[in-house]
Amino acid sequence: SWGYDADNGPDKWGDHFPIAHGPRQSPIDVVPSQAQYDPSLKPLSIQYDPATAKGILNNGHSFQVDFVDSDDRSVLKGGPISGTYRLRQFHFHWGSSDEHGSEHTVQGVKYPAELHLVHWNSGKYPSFGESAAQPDGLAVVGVFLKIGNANPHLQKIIDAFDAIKEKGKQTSFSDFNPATLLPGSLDFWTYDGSLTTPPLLESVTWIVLKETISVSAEQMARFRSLLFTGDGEAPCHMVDNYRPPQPLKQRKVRASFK
Ligand SMILES: O=C(Nc1cc(S(=O)(=O)[N+](=O)[O-])cc([N+](=O)[O-])c1O)Nc1c(F)c(F)c(F)c(F)c1F
Ligand SMILES: [Zn+2]
Repeated sequence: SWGYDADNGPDKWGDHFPIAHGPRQSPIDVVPSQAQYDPSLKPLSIQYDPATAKGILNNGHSFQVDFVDSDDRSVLKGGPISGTYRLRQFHFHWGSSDEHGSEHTVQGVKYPAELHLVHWNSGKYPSFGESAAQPDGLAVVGVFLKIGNANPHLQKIIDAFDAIKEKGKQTSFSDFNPATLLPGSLDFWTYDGSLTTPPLLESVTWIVLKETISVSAEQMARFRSLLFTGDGEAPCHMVDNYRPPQPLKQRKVRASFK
């Protein structure tokens, strides 16, 4: 199945998922000078309840922290979206070195990692699966990680890695507020896009934050200690699990700030 190797990676995804060549694929290279400031964009409203954190899973492509999404305790509102979107999970994409690893780039600048907080339109659709098939079904907040001081909020996640080293392993993960992973400013760029992993569904309103959060080089090394592979397989380190930027085509990127 799909992955990030030469034989099953992003250049091959179109074989099984033809939407890979579609009109609104993600990620993209954000060119700040080409982004239009839109004064009608509302401030982002992000309210997460730490009690909704459920578990952490190595899914073979990344690791994800899953949330209880059967009620509106952890929601995203405002910005470019209408109504209420519920937090489903967050995960990261990262590189084999600190020089690359993010999915979105900013005028060609690559970051060592990128956090994705995945939300679905619970105001309009009955389930995540339903939402994921709709053009306004999902909203993903992207946050760039930059090498600097160790991030104490990331450390709680990193401390769980020993329990999820191999594909398919999961463990409970509770009392965690993902808002602690957000930068001080919620200024953002936004555009209509897609999932960046198969099924590459074109159902995502992307909200990419301009400000980065810090991660230390040692913390990044811990991300790279995870494995793509499962128990009993020849171990392969989980690195370079990012899709490169895709053509912008007929899209405009809007900015929430001047
Ligand atoms: O739940 C999903 N989470 C998810 C998204 C991305 S993403 O990079 O595509 N993204 O949007 O941030 C990356 C990873 N990851 O672990 O790397 C993920 O685990 N994906 C997903 C799915 F698997 C489906 F089968 C589906 F029908 C659907 F609608 C989905 F949205
Ligand atoms: Zn992602």
